[in-house]
Amino acid sequence: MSTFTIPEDASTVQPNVADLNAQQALAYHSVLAFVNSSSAERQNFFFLYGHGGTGKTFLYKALVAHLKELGKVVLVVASSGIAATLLPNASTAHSRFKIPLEIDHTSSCNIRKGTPLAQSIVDAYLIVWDEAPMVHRLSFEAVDRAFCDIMNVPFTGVHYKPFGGKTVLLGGDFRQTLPIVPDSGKEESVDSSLTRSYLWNSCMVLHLSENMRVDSSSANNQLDFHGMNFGRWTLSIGNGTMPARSFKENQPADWVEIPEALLIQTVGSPVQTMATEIYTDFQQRYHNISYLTERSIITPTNRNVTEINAHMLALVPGTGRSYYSSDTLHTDAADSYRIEAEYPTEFLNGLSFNGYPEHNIELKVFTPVMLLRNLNPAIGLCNGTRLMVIYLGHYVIRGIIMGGTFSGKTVAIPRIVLNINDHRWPFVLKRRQFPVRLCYAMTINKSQGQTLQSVGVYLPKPVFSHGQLYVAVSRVRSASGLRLLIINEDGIPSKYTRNIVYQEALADLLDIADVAQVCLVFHNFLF
Ligand SMILES: Nc1ncnc2c1ncn2[C@@H]1O[C@H](COP(=O)(O)OP(=O)(O)OP(=O)(O)O)[C@@H](O)[C@H]1O
Repeated sequence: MSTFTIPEDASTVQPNVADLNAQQALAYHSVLAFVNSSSAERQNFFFLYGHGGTGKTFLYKALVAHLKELGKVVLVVASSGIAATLLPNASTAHSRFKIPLEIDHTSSCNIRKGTPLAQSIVDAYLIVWDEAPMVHRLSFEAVDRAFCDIMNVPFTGVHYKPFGGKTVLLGGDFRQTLPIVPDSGKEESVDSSLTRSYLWNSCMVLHLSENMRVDSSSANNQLDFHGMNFGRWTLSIGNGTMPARSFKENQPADWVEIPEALLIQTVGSPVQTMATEIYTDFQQRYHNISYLTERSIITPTNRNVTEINAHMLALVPGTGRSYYSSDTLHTDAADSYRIEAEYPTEFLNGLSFNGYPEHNIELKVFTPVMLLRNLNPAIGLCNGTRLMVIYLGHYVIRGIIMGGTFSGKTVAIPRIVLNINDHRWPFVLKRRQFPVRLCYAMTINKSQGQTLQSVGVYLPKPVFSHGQLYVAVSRVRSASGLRLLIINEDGIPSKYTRNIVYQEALADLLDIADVAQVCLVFHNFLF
C-alpha cells in the first residue's frame, strides 16, 4: 500500500524521560520511586490527573518504554477502544480484565487463578489504565476484588491493600465525560465516579496542568477569547467557570457564549455548511489519508452523525457497495413462536442501536470508517479505531488504520455476529454484519482522547451530559483548527450553547494542589 502517504502521527512518537516537562518528570519519578520502594507503607495506587492535552498519554508512554527496557512486565489498558489505540500494546480494560458488563457491589472479574491472565497480573510491575473517569466505580471495585484474590491478599481488614498490592496508575480528567449510566440523571452519574469509591481514599493524585496540546506560541491561541487565551478558555469551559446564563425560567444557568472568532455563520443547509468548512477542497482530497486522519466533525448524537456521514458519502465519486445484515432473533420465552411471528425479519432490519452497525451499510473506497468492536487489540483493531477503506469485498473489507500506534497498517475486517440485548425488546437480536460505520463525523464521546488538526463541532441541539462541550472544544492544538456551528431551537444560528459541568464530580479534586505537594515531599524524601 505504498501509494498512500501515511500521516505523521504524534501518537506514534516514542517519548522518553528527557522529553518530559517538569510536572511530567515529577510524576514519572514519583511512580518509579514508590514502585521501587520496599517500605511497608509503600504507595501503590496513583491517579494521574490533568486536563485534556497535559500529556498524560505522553507520560504513560515514557514510563512504559522505560520499564520495558528494564525487562519489566507492564499491562496497559484504557477505558475506551480509541484511547487504547493511542497506547503501546494496550487493550480495553473490560476485555483485558474480563470485567462483567452486568455489575453490582459484589462483582468480581472472571479471572481464574493459575490461568495465563492471572499470571500476567502477578508478574506485572505496573498496571496503567487511561481514561479511568469514563468507567463506573463498580468496575474498579470488581478489579480490586479480583486482584486481591489473585494476589492472596485479604479483601478486608488491616492486611487489605488496594488492587492486592499491585502498582496501579490510573489517569484521566474528571472534566471530560463520566460513565454512561442508562436512563439516569446527574446524581447517578456523579455517584458512578471513581472519586466516590472506597478506593479513592488510598489513591495518591499526581497533577499535570501545563497544556502541551495547545501551542502557546501560536498567534491564534493568543487571541482574546473573553479575556483569556485559547488554552485558558477551553479550561474555563471544563471547570464550568465561564460566565453562563439561562434563557428560560427555572432552567439552570449553564448557557455560555462562544466567541465570534470560532463560530460558523450558516448559509443554507447547516450540514452542508459544516461539511464545507471542515472538509475543504473535498473533491480534490477525499482519497488523501492524511487529510482524512487530521479532521472530523463531532456532534452530541448518533442521529446527527448519521446525517453528516450520509452527506459526505454522496460527495465521494463513484458507486459504492451496500452490505445488508442478516438479522435473526433469539428468545428463551415459552411463547417464542408468538414473538417470532410478531417481529418479522423486515422489522428487525429496521432497528438501530447505538454502538452497533446498521442493517444497511453503504460504503465506497476511500471512505473513513470506525470500528465498532474490539476485534483484535493486538493489531490495533479496537472499538473506535478509524480506517480508510481501500477494498470492498464480499467476505471482507480492507482498510488502512488512521492514527494511533498502528497508523498506516493495512487490516481486514470480517463480518461478525453481534448479539444485541436491548431492554426495549423481548429478544436478543443476532445481527451478522461488518462492525463498522462511516466516520466523517463521530459523537463527542467517541472523540475523547484524540488530537486533531481541524474539528467542527456541530450543535443543532446542545450537549446533554457533563464534560461534552469541554471534550469537543479541546481536541485541537490551535484555535484556528476549531469551528462551532450552533443552531437554536428556532432553527437559527446562535452564539449560545449549553455547557454541562457537574461541580460535584470535580469537588473531590479541589484539594489537588495539596495532594501534589504531598507527592513532592515524598519525592524529595525518596531521592
Ligand atoms: N513533554 C512533551 N513534549 C512535547 N510534546 C508533548 C509533551 N507532552 C505532551 N505532548 C504532546 O501534546 C499532545 C497532547 O498530549 P497527550 O495526548 O499525551 O495529552 P492527554 O493529557 O493524554 O490528552 P487527553 O486527556 O485529551 O487525552 C500530544 O500531541 C503530545 O504528543
